[in-house]
Amino acid sequence: MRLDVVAALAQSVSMTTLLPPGARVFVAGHRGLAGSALARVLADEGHEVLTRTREQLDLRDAERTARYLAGVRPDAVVLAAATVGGIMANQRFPVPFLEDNLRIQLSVLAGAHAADVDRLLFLGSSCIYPRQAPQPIPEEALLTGPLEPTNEPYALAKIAGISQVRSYRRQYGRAWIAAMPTNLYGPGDNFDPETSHVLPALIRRFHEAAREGRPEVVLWGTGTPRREFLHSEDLARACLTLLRRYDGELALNVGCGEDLTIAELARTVADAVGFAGGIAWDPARPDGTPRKLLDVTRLRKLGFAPRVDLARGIRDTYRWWLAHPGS
Ligand SMILES: NC(=O)C1=CN([C@@H]2O[C@H](COP(=O)(O)OP(=O)(O)OC[C@H]3O[C@@H](n4cnc5c(N)ncnc54)[C@H](OP(=O)(O)O)[C@@H]3O)[C@@H](O)[C@H]2O)C=CC1
Ligand SMILES: C[C@H]1O[C@H](OP(=O)(O)OP(=O)(O)OC[C@H]2O[C@@H](n3cnc4c(=O)[nH]c(N)nc43)[C@H](O)[C@@H]2O)[C@@H](O)[C@@H](O)C1=O
Repeated sequence: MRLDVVAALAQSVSMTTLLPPGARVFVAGHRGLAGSALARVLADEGHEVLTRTREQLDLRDAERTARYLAGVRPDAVVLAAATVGGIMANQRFPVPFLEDNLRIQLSVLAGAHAADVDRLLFLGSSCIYPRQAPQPIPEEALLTGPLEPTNEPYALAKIAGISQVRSYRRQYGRAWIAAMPTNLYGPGDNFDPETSHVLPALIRRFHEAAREGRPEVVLWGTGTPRREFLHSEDLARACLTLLRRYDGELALNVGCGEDLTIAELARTVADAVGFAGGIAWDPARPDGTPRKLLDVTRLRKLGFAPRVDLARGIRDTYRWWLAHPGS
């Protein structure tokens, strides 16, 4: 048999083994930005998606979570539930960012193991790399230096989650994996001006300024930090690629491979929402990490390429927010 045919067959066998067609997948956090996109993509691919709202099941409750998982016995679990927020939310509420996330991870991972779930994807975050990591950041940079102080509690919780995934792999041979997404955005994001991430915050600030005819918008920090943004739909497709094709210890980076300054992002968002006024900066607000561009070589080798460019993604997110003004 030809070598390329053998390779293609080997790949399709491993895809089928890691996430069989029609596999039943519990998506924890299915109403969130990442979880809602993941639930859509998995359902479109013919998977049965199992969900619980926070009201039905508080994932910090280990006993109830274990009981739920033992009852439904999913083939796979995607953990996209977490206490999440932008730079100010992380600074103001370090306790839930640390404790909620530790508790959710403990409940879901221990519960999944007890229910004999052999495939699991845990979502880390690019902010858990050292503040001064080399750019673009390779996966090997994890735990090689001090963290960014604005999100250290959240980062430590996420690092614990990655270690937990690795530990279950080593001790029990579980095919569990972790991903390290860059800054995400898209329909379903949080647009609260104080707790959100920068992209939805800017959509809202510029939209309101344009509507009220204000000549200037004041943004946080200096505008010089660089960030990489990935649309939630691309994140979901990347996660599906990992679930089908990846089974290793390294938490793999998930990004688009390009970044820009916050000042450049601001101008792009202002144009998309029709704000033509000035932009000023408030250096009393934190800048956070100077740069966090992920090295996505490994993800690309698995066959993933993003589809949504930033300008289109911003327009799409803006349209969604206009249709959901309470978000
Ligand atoms: N947003 C980003 O820029 C990035 C996110 N990530 C990671 O991706 C994952 C998803 O983030 P994202 O989609 O942005 O977050 P969201 O805040 O949009 O969604 C989080 C989800 O988790 C659920 N949840 C939170 N706490 C509990 C709880 N105690 N019990 C049950 N459900 C709970 C929420 O439920 P409810 O809907 O009821 O509130 C919500 O559905 C997280 O692990 C995050 O760390 C990683 C990198 C960047
Ligand atoms: C995903 C990631 O998200 C967080 O890290 P971050 O990337 O620093 O987050 P951010 O999106 O909030 O800000 C990005 C940049 O943008 C600037 N900025 C300007 N004006 C606004 C503004 O109006 N709102 C916000 N939020 N930021 C603003 C802001 O000063 C900063 O320089 C972590 O908490 C971390 O835990 C994490 O996981």
